[in-house]
Amino acid sequence: MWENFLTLSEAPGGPTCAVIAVKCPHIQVTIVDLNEARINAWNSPDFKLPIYEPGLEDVVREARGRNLFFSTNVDKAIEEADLIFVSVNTPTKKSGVGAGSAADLNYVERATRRIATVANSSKIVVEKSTVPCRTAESMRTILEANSKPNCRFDILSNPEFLAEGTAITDLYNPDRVLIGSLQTPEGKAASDALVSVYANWVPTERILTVGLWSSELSKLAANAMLAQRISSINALSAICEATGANIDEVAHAIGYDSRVGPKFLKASVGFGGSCFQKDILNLVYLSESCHLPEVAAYWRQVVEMNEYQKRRFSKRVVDTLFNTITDKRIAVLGFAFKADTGDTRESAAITLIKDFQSERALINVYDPQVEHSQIWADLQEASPQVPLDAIQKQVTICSSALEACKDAEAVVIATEWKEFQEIDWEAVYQKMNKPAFVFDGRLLVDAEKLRQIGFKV
Ligand SMILES: NC(=O)c1ccc[n+]([C@@H]2O[C@H](COP(=O)([O-])OP(=O)(O)OC[C@H]3O[C@@H](n4cnc5c(N)ncnc54)[C@H](O)[C@@H]3O)[C@@H](O)[C@H]2O)c1
Ligand SMILES: O=c1ccn([C@@H]2O[C@H](COP(=O)(O)OP(=O)(O)O[C@H]3O[C@H](CO)[C@@H](O)[C@H](O)[C@H]3O)[C@@H](O)[C@H]2O)c(=O)[nH]1
Repeated sequence: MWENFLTLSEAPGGPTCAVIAVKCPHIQVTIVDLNEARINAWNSPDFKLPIYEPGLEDVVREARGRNLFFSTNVDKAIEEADLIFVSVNTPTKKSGVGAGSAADLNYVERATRRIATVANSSKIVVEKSTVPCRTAESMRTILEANSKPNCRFDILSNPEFLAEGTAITDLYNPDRVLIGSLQTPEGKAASDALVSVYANWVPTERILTVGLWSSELSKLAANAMLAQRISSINALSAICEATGANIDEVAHAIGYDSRVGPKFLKASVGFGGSCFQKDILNLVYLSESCHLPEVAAYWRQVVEMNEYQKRRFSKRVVDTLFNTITDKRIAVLGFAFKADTGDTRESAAITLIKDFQSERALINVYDPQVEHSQIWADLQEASPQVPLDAIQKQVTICSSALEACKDAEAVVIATEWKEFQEIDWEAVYQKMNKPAFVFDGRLLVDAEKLRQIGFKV
């Protein structure tokens, strides 16, 4: 059995492989990244880790220095490893063929070439990154064309299904682990070997083994189906607002059907995060490449509905505040794309604040986890033509929800942080201009209770 694992990069490689280290003390796990600052953070004596994830610190505290190591020495780790997880980023391409929808596989290819160049012994290479269908074939071609004699590579697909904010509980107790391999004796043997690692803590009936292409496509499909539920419920929320029906009641009624189920039916200001939009667009591009324009249009609509929902929300704020928010102060509570993470990628808050900026409003923003520098970087990226000092004249970052609400005309809840449920709303009401409005983009607070205080919700 192997002794050495290596994971190239961070999320999801970091949390996943840290959990493997905890659950498999007989395996040495090394997490490498080209980014020195991130590796230094993983190694920091006070456990100031590069990502905020509940429970992650305990996992790292248990295994770091025992059988879990973090390093920037990629080549040494490749040489020593028996199995390598490639967990590098696969963002949407910004230019060239497929710009705006295809996945940028440059990082995967570079990592693969490095493995081929450096490896002096046979290895199992595992695609952990989310990739288009048949990427494993390209990886094999690159590895075989560049490897040394006597080195053989078996390639597996093992997509990650953890969600940010619940990564550690998801990893400890996954709905399923999916492993794809070539259906050859060698491919199946490599798959069995990875199964035996997860079997240290995952019940074997939850470890699914399938063909490589099914595994790759299942990851894109799972995210597309999850995001589709959110866009469906958000589309229904527009009908609710037009008719007086209540979207929470509708979702509750639909979700009671055991064929539908209650999860992932929370209407919101729109889904964010680094995965949903990217992976659906990836599926759209794949459909177009397969000459399936109707299929591509179907999935694209999930993303378009999400954009519509964000625009609809901003417009509702402006319309309700008597058709103008110029020089009015808006408190935006939450900047992360969801609760329990400091991640802001594709966060709905960025779009809302940009919309409010273009209406010349003054914006106070508060988030309990997101670094101030990250907020400025995101707002600058969203409005590259506006100088940062002009953005900073319109936007103020506050250190508490109460401070953000002072002298505001409206509160916008953009992230479902639990602490926003527990705010002293009486005190908020006293500090705000009247009439005081609340726009709950996450259906988080008790609207009736707020109305009794005097808010217009
Ligand atoms: N973030 C999640 O919760 C999550 C969940 C499931 C799947 N995924 C998938 O995992 C992949 C990575 O996730 P992410 O976007 O969160 O990543 P990320 O951008 O946070 O991290 C990627 C890291 O890879 C490093 N890297 C790039 N090339 C490298 C190389 N050749 N050698 C070593 N390190 C290298 C970068 O320095 C960076 O730190 C993506 O395909 C994503 O779709 C992510
Ligand atoms: O009913 C819901 C559920 C979620 N959201 C929003 O949807 C986004 C994504 O949430 P979630 O899926 O919980 O977080 P991610 O970390 O993006 O996880 C998704 O993307 C990962 C990366 O591919 C996958 O591994 C996970 O299985 C998949 O859930 C967030 O903005 C949520 O606020 C809603 O608006 N309504």
